Amino acid sequence: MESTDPCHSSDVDEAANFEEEDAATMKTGSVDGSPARGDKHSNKRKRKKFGDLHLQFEPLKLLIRDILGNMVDRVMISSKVELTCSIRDSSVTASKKILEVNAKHPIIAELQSKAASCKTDKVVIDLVWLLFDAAMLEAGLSPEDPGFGRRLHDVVRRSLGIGSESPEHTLSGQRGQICNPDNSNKRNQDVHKCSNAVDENPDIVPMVGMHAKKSSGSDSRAELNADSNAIAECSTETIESDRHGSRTDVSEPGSKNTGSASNEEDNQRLPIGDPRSDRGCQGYKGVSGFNTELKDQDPASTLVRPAMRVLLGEQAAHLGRQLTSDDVFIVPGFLCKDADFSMYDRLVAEVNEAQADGAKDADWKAWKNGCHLISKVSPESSPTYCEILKRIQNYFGMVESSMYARFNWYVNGADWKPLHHDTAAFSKRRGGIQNITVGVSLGAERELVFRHTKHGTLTYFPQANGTAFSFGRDVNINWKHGINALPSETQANLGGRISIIVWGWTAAAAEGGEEFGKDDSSCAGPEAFDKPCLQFQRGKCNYGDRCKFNHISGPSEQVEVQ
Ligand SMILES: O=C(O)CCC(=O)C(=O)O
Ligand SMILES: [Fe+2]
Repeated sequence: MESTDPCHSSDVDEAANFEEEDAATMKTGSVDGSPARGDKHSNKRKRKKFGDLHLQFEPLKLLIRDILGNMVDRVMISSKVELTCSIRDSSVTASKKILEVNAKHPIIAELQSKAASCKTDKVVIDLVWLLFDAAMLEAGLSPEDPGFGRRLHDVVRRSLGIGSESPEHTLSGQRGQICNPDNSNKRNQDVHKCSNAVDENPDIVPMVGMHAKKSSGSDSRAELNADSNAIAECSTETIESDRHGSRTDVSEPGSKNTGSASNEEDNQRLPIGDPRSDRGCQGYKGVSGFNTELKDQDPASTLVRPAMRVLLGEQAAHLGRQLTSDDVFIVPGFLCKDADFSMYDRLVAEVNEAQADGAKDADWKAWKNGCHLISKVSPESSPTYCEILKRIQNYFGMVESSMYARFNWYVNGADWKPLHHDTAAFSKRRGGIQNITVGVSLGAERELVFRHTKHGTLTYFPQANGTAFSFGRDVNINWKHGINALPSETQANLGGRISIIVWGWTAAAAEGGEEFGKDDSSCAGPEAFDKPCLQFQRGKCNYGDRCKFNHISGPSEQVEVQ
């Protein structure tokens, strides 16, 4: 198994390390004619010396690996590091962490002697973590260990001769605690021989490599081989047997939580002493961990409003809840069942009729460069249009006088709507009177697409016949939206779609209270669109009052917005 485990390939690294060092010195040679440092004999001596060092530090290397788990990809014994240990430069950019340990440093030498005698020593575990975190800091990275502060305090307390702050069992017993009374094996004896060893508690199920696994048999090897974190609690002898033994053949058949080297997830173990496995060792029974690495442990990572929150609404007279400005709210079947196209047909017929009757502004106009058509037909010209607006007003609790509607027609699958912000995003005047965009779809199903303005994430919401959607002010500012274009083979199969879009004001989307953790710097605010109108500055803006840019004089740059 050794050859398949990337953690076990450190020998190659040390050889490579030696060779690197060697090659560099060989090239240099000596100006005074003395033999180059890289000659055959000195190479041999170096190799021998390095081999000895390697053997001597093998137990420490194994211990470090077992304590840090998958926080590091490799541990290397090195003579090149200045401090105790460091994260290899190239390994940071390659996103593989190689920890180089300075074999010549007195702290490492002391740690090495402790590693050989006892591995359950909390001091040793804390020191390994602290040295690793110090190396991370040196490399310009943040400490990975969530217990960093606590460990530092404990070390300071110890050095000042002040007792530990927290009960010993919750500090050092989180991982690999060997306390199963059924296991009257050597491991328990070893643990109790150690100073600072964890207390034995028969009620606590040992957390073995994130598995709360209670061994039923007397075969300690089976449990040992199931996870090497448990092995780190044991003698060097047992570690060796794990290193060279097969790990796959000892998992309990059918058990999800037993370790297996063939299971890739098994490598995602929590390291020894990791406070995230507290629960099992606090005495909770039946607590088992998941084989996933938790990196975002900081509550601040979710104590913010999201870029978008998605909610599903129900058919009712009113939406019956408050919405936030980052919500996209979808109501399937808002107007009709998705297989019932009678409303679509009615609407098309009524608008055609209004056009035939010469109703004002009822004719179709191309939107932008003809992506699709719009009609400025007055809702009064079409009873179905009026009915739809009334339903929207009631359901979303919109203030009637604030409502402004658009009638879009996607004649077939070739039509689409380019990504854009609705005007309220960049018009202070509109933004002040519109806090929601609502849309309803009739006809062929198309997708409402959102693309985040900063990170470009695309999110699609299929709009089946009869569906309604709404989104809040921040969604409009932080995302562009549209109806995505389709590949030609899909276009051919699609018929027409009508969407009626309404902008306006609703108390259901009124802000207040819970705007916690809003990171305004991460997204563009309305001020990002607070640009002067170049047309206005040149003397004439056809949009007049409806212009999305500011009518102020003075030269400035105008951003391209849709
Ligand atoms: O057709 C749709 O559903 C979206 C239309 C839209 O975004 C708009 O008219 O501003
Ligand atoms: Fe829009």
